[in-house]
Amino acid sequence: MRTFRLVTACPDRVGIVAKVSHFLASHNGWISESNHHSDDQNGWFFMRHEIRADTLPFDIDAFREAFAPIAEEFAMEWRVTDTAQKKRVVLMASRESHCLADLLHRWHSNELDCDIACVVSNHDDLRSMVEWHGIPFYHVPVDPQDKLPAFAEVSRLVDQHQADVVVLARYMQILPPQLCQAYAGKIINIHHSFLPSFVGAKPYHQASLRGVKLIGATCHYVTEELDAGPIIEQDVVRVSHSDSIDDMVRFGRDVEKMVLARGLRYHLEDRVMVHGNKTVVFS
Ligand SMILES: Nc1nc2c(c(=O)[nH]1)N[C@@H](CN(C=O)c1ccc(C(=O)N[C@@H](CCC(=O)O)C(=O)O)cc1)CN2
Repeated sequence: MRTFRLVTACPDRVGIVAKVSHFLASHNGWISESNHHSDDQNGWFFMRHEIRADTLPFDIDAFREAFAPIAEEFAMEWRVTDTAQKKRVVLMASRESHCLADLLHRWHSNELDCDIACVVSNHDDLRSMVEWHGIPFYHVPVDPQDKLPAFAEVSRLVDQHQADVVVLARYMQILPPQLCQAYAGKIINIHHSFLPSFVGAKPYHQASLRGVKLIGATCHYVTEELDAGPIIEQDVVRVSHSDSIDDMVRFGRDVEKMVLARGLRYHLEDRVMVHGNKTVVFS
């Protein structure tokens, strides 16, 4: 069913729900899903509505024009999307294949409602798997002594393919500040630890040294500060003293795939609202 998704965030006050509901009802809008959250810590109110597009008398541009006065009245941060317009995704990977393979399979089996525009990698190892899916693969090696040319190429490819979202599927290079700023809120990463524990490289080695009884994965938006962006989704799996680092890596792969797929789905379905360095996720 084609729907418009209206996502809003604004300083909390009485009358927000009434005003938006009246706006939708006055245009015969059939609400198929509605979520609200009043955050008493920061005094903001978050809403997400899905409205059946076939019940509204206008297209998405006219919807935006009609809703704009309400958004201004309540000083809303807002967006409207149309499920008929699939989001364009650029995937990035290095040598680890499990997260990339998982996302490609979920897309191939129509579980993920998006268009995968291309895959970019700093290694050539995964080319055949990607091209088997009929998806363009770009090998963009990164020179540790001079990374900027590589990331200029990455930025060119992201723009050329008109990406709505970039997914780091175990892409093991730190993105430069320029890239993080240019695509703020549009780059998703899977970190292989239960953040904020074990930031950076080799988190399973860090976890083993610490003797943890849980390991996990975190899907988060990428910011200039490493593995510190707003968290979208997390999960954990139990480990014990008898598990080696290789065991942890094996257990971790399963939870990484699950968490990244869930996090990307939430983003694709406009279920994530970022406020400060936190998110509201209407899952
Ligand atoms: N600007 C950001 N870039 C990246 C983030 C982020 O949050 N902000 N997340 C990482 C993912 N990551 C862990 O999940 C990670 C990847 C790579 C490294 C790292 O130290 N890489 C070295 C190179 C290692 C190599 O060549 O094998 C480096 O970039 O110098 C740490 C954490 C993705 N990028």
